[in-house]
Amino acid sequence: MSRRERNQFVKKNQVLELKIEDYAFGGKGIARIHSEEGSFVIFVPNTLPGQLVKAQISKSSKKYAEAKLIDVLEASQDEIQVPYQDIPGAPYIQLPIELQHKYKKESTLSLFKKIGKVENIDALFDEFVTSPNVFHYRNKMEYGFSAIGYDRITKRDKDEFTLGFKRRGVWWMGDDLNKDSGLFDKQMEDHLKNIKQYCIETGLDPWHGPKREGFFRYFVVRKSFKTDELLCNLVTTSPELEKFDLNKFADFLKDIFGKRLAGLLHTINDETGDRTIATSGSLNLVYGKDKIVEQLLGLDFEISMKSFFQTNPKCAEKLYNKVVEYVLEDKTKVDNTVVMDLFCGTGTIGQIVASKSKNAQIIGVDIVASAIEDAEKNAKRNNITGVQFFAADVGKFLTSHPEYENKIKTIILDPARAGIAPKTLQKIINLNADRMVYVSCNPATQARDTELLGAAGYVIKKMSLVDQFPHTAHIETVVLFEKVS
Ligand SMILES: C[S@@+](CC[C@H](N)C(=O)[O-])C[C@H]1O[C@@H](n2cnc3c(N)ncnc32)[C@H](O)[C@@H]1O
Repeated sequence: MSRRERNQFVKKNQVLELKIEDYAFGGKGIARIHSEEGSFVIFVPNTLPGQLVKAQISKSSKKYAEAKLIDVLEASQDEIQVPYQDIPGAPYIQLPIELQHKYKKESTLSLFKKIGKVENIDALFDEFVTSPNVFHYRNKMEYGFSAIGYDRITKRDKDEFTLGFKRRGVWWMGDDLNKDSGLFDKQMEDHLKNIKQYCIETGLDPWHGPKREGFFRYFVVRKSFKTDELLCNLVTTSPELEKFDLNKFADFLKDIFGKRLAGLLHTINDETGDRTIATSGSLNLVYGKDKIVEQLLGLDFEISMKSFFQTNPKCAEKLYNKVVEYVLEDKTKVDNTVVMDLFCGTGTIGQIVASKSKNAQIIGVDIVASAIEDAEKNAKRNNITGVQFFAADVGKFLTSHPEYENKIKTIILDPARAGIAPKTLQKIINLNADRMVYVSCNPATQARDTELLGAAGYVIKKMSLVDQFPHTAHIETVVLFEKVS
């Protein structure tokens, strides 16, 4: 780093005690070092206003620094006791939900002002949609096995068979989940320690990250809120598979969960990379069925282990209601027209719009072929006509279908976290639609796109926030853009 870029306050790797004063978008606590020349900002992810923390500087520039949380030395006065095990996936579970909503709203709107250059965003704000279930809202969890655990007394790693989550920021260290985390299914999580014990007694090893070896890798569970069933997937490597009796493991799970166990799948995953996806590899059905059915807004959706599905289905209903409310606000721009549902996943939004409009033709596009197959099956299952799905990259699809330019009045967009590639966004703008309903799970990329859309004449008419993931920093936005010039 050049001298000019340095600051006089902190150095990289320095460990210091910081009082968290504020909250920035994405779950970063803000600490400040005050001096006569003003205050210097240090962002500390996963911390709360009011906490005193020990943190290590990970990045330091002239204007601000970032630090990694080492320990919380003093709790914030806002924190409350909850009967759940603390996990990295729920860093704000001790903060009352109303305060979580306040921080999420303020930090997201400020992002639209700073990055999206929308000064009057407060006036355009429509609704903060809350999750119907504040706890136990998730329908999927991926638990990892690890041969390295964490000793809470010495605060160091130790050789140990663990089943739970990775420790925050340490890819090779596991931490047991010994009871309900408050996010997923209580019965499953209260029994995870028994599932771990069963696996220990087989004498087979859990995955050792640094050595890249071991038998047990992941235990993935999907839940249906409609049927209350659980679909499990045990992921292992192959070399010692003959020593593990999969049917006996299925019997063990049946004894615990009874009729709730819809099925057990087994995945062989011999990839040795650090970042393997829990469900990659070859999948076989051991017991029961390989799919569960979930219901959203009265429509049934069949979900397999690998397909994308909204993680908080009860809240997804409220999200979809908001999207459909914005789409149908002006029915003249939907009925008897072609509506595009870009980045459509399993086609849920398009199907709901089709079922609530007159003679609208819905075109859904998603890059994942299996999601499109599910979309087609689900449309059939729900007797929905007027929908057409394409497995393609949105940018390529629009290049090969110029006939839609100037023919579309409403576009629905729901891209993945990375947002929309600028070239693809330009092709979407070229369609020259009257309006776009843009759903985003990453308002930072959406705020960036807002500036580009603004340059093309699209202004925000209204925006809502949906708290799909309580106790995390995530927030979903639904924004209605209209073309003014
Ligand atoms: C947030 S999900 C959409 C969810 C969907 N609207 C639903 O409610 O089920 C984002 C989707 O974008 C898709 N995707 C990512 N990049 C893409 C691309 N370049 N072209 C088309 N689809 C893409 C992903 O496969 C994923 O299904």
